[in-house]
Amino acid sequence: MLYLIGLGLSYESDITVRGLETVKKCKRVYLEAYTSILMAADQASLEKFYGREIILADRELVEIGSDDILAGAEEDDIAFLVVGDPFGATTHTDLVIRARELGIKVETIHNASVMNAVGACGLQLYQFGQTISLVFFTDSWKPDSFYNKIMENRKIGLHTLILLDIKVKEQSIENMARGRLIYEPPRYMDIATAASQLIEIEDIRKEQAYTENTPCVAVSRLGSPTQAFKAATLKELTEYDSGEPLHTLVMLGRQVHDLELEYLYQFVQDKAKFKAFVEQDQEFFKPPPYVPPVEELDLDDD
Ligand SMILES: C[S@@+](CC[C@H](N)C(=O)[O-])C[C@H]1O[C@@H](n2cnc3c(N)ncnc32)[C@H](O)[C@@H]1O
Repeated sequence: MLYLIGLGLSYESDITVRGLETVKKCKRVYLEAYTSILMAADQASLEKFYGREIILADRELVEIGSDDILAGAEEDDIAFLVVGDPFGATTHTDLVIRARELGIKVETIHNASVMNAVGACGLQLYQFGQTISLVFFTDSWKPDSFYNKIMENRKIGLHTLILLDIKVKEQSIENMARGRLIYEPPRYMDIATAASQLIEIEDIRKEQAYTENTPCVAVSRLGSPTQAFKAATLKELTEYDSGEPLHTLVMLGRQVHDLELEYLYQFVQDKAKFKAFVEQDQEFFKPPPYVPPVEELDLDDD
């Protein structure tokens, strides 16, 4: 059996009781180590807590070497641990499909994900549209397909959850060209970089999917002892020091409920100024006033 086990967001003890019992009985335990990190734990503390050795699974192993992970799983129990929820954002469906092809049973043990815990910023999950991912730009590569999705969300008034790039085990172009297996230190996108990149793309596209005054909420280290929120405009966030990773950003949609706004005030510097920015932003994509259909006149005399 292959067990996909969610670890939750921060501490080694965030694993569920059923998840822990399962890890303890598995023959091999893999930890997916390239799409997220447990902020208050590391490999050594997890191994101590589980009483089991952990094999780190990088992108290469999961995407190309999945048969190694699944070896023997017809008879033995194998655990594949994922920070957050195994189906939150990164879905690992390839691994599940491959397991099914090999006749291996799969069971998932869920946990909290950034996709639901982000509700802690006060914005209602029901009011979120499509989630997007923002990757690190280079001088020659600035992918902007996220822009259309933000536009679609904002046209119908919905908030956008923006997940930020993580680069682990990346090679520099020079090392890659020379075939040297030397990896760059891990990089985690911070809030200021994300805000600057979003403004850069708006400056290029100029379709006003959002502006530099659009209100956003920066969410840092959610679920960890140093969790932090900051509500401000995109432009203000280009100057924000968000500290240690992980970070995510939420761009507000037009449909900001009074209770959502009230909740956000605890994360702003100046309530009145923030409210004014929200009201100004609500003018974008404002639907025209409703006009009821005109009743057809009955021109028949009898
Ligand atoms: C690809 S998603 C993986 C989501 C994970 N499987 C889950 O269910 O939470 C990783 C991205 O989500 C965001 N993220 C994940 N956990 C976070 C946290 N605790 N605090 C802030 N952002 C987080 C970051 O932008 C990070 O780069």
